[in-house]
Amino acid sequence: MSSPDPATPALDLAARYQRGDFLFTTAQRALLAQGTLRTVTDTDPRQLAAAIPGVLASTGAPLAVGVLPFDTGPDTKVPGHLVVPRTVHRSEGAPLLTREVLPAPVGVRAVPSPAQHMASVQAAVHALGERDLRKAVLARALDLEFASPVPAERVVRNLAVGNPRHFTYAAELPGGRTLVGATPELLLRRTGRTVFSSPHAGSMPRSADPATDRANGEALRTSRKDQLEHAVVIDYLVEALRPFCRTLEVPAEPELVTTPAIWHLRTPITGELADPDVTALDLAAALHPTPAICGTPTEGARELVQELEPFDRDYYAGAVGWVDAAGDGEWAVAIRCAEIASTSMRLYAGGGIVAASEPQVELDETTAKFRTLLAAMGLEDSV
Ligand SMILES: C=C(O[C@@H]1C=C(C(=O)O)C=C[C@H]1O)C(=O)O
Repeated sequence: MSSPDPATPALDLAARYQRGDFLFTTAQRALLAQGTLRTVTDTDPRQLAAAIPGVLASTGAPLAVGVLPFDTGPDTKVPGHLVVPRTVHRSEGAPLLTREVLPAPVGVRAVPSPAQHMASVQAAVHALGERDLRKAVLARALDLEFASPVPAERVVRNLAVGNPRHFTYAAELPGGRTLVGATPELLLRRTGRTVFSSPHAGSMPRSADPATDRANGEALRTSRKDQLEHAVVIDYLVEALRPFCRTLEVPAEPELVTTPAIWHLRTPITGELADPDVTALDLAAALHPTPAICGTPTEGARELVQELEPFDRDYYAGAVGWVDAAGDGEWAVAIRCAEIASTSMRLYAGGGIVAASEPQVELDETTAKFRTLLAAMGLEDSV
């Protein structure tokens, strides 16, 4: 059933990924899950988490994989979607793949238009003051249309090649769609009693020019606006983790980190679980949605996001990962991603809005965040 396969380099498992499988990989460590013994869905992530140990015990399967949607509020219609796979391959190793060429789109459409996104940022800044919110995360989408079905396998492999330090993922969604992405952000990892979270919040675009690139990083490190955007995420996570943890280690200052497309502020948080029966999925259900992808306070921010964004996020800005029979697991924040449906593909990118946010800067930040997917498509410079 489970084949621990330490000799297989992680990106070999990415090479074996076929649409319909679940993949969760960095260059060092990969999980490829194939086939379906059982599908478990629930719009309440806490109930979903509570159901999984029993399902794993009754099937004898080692783990479950899947996605939580962005909206896990009481009125949501989008379910958390977990699969107990037939076969699980895990591996450790080094990158082996090379980039592959993908077909060019026949149509590209921004939803909303860039001008409308900037107007929404302005409206969000106004609403924060009116409604006493500290932060709301606004996203926009890019719809790509192709002449033939999108080769999800090749998109995923290119994401894995281009983002070896991050989590490249692919998961089936209800309705035959596929979520693919490469995220730097780990909502949490549970290993025995140890819980680890690495929230990212505060962003600046990378630049091909080394001097501009360094200047962008320095500007991020010293930006009061980004420190605030980051602090609300850390405050939220500490408060959300504290009831579960005997100890919590939280560095006083965020660190500056990069993806190939973006500079970020990140704070690694480590805790020791008080109750070892709390699983990785229980914790994901309790922590999601953090202010990194929703805002704060959560309810008010979610309402504002739903008012201002002209689409449902579905699984964008949800969580993607796995939980095993011992309760260990990893759940990453499902950003830098796209939903593939046959010949079309919807890319998403968002950014935190606080009182000091400027529409053009926020638009540019989302443009830079699209680069993770666009680079994997070979479209970095043409869209
Ligand atoms: C919402 C996204 O990213 C999130 C928002 C960030 C920000 O506002 O600075 C940073 C990292 C992510 O938590 C996205 O990539 O779509």
